Amino acid sequence: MANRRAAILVLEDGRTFHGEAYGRVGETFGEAVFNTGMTGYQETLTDPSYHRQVVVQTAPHIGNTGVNDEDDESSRIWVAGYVVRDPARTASNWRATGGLAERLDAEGVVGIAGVDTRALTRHLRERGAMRVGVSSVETDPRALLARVRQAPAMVGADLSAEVTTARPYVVEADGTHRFTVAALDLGIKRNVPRRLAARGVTTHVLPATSTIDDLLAVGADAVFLSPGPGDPATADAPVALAREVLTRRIPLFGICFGSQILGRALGFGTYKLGYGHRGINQPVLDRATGKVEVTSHNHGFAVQFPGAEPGAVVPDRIIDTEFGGVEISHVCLNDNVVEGLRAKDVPAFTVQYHPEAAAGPHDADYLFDRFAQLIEGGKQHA
Ligand SMILES: NC(=O)CC[C@H](N)C(=O)O
Repeated sequence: MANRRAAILVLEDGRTFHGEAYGRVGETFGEAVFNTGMTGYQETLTDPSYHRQVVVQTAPHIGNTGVNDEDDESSRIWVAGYVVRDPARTASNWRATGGLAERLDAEGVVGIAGVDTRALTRHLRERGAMRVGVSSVETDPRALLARVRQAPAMVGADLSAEVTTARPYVVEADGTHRFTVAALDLGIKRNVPRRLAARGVTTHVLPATSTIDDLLAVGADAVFLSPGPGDPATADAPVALAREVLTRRIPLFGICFGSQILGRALGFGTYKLGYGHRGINQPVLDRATGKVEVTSHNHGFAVQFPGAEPGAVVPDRIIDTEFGGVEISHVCLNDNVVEGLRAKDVPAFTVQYHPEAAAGPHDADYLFDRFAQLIEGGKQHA
């Protein structure tokens, strides 16, 4: 629950909100982004892709189910700051092991409560994601604004080294082992190896600086490119690695940051969306089946397809690349953003959204089956 100490939130354009300190008392900076999920705040907070972002929750009640020992997507909270409207006064859930405010405080996360987060969201939607400062130690918004304007921007941010695992580790397959996957950890979420394990995949999670030889040394049947924070335009080493994987025709699957990396490896560009997609009810069309999936998203950048402006109608045709034909397999029905890529001539596909989604929805879980089928096919041809 919020404590009674005053706090302020100041956006880069000077818009100011007043509230109360929530979590740790202090001051923090980052990129202000909003998440529209009504559930899943623990997964959001512990998702490494939110590193350096101050997350605004549009849902007014946050913290109702407290925190538990099962839902973390990584070993810590990553958000740079947290903005809520009306935090729960007591946590109530059979799995809860503590309260959210206490956990935020324990992990040093500065937050603010009592903010009209829907008004703030509408502002960000009109003006775009921007830098923000939250402080419960500064009372002068102009002084805080000056510091906001000195904080680093998300464009150009290379953050993989800050979130990747220091050492390789293995997540064993459930039951019978079928395949081995080398996962490049650029900010992986725990639920990815878990979804793979359910398909008989043993995942070797490897540091972001791994080389093609490191991937091959674990006996990888396939490669996974993980989600992660930062600007994909900076991810030159993972892009070069993905190109090696494509050249060797090793089956490849990637999610979110991983999709942007495959896009760049194929010769496409990436660009920053106005305010991004963050929530758990985004409609995505799978063009192969014509089905619409309700999906979980967390991305501020997207792949730019050749010859079209961001937001323009996505081409149906197969696009020629250095690695053969590529189709845009998935599109977001809200704004036509590219949500998936599939190579026709090399065994590679990716999605920009999150099929591993915990707290759901699980419509896109089939993509892990597609990956298993792709690996199976690769083994038959080998
Ligand atoms: N979840 C992710 O992988 C995010 C990818 C990238 N940092 C973006 O914001 O678009």
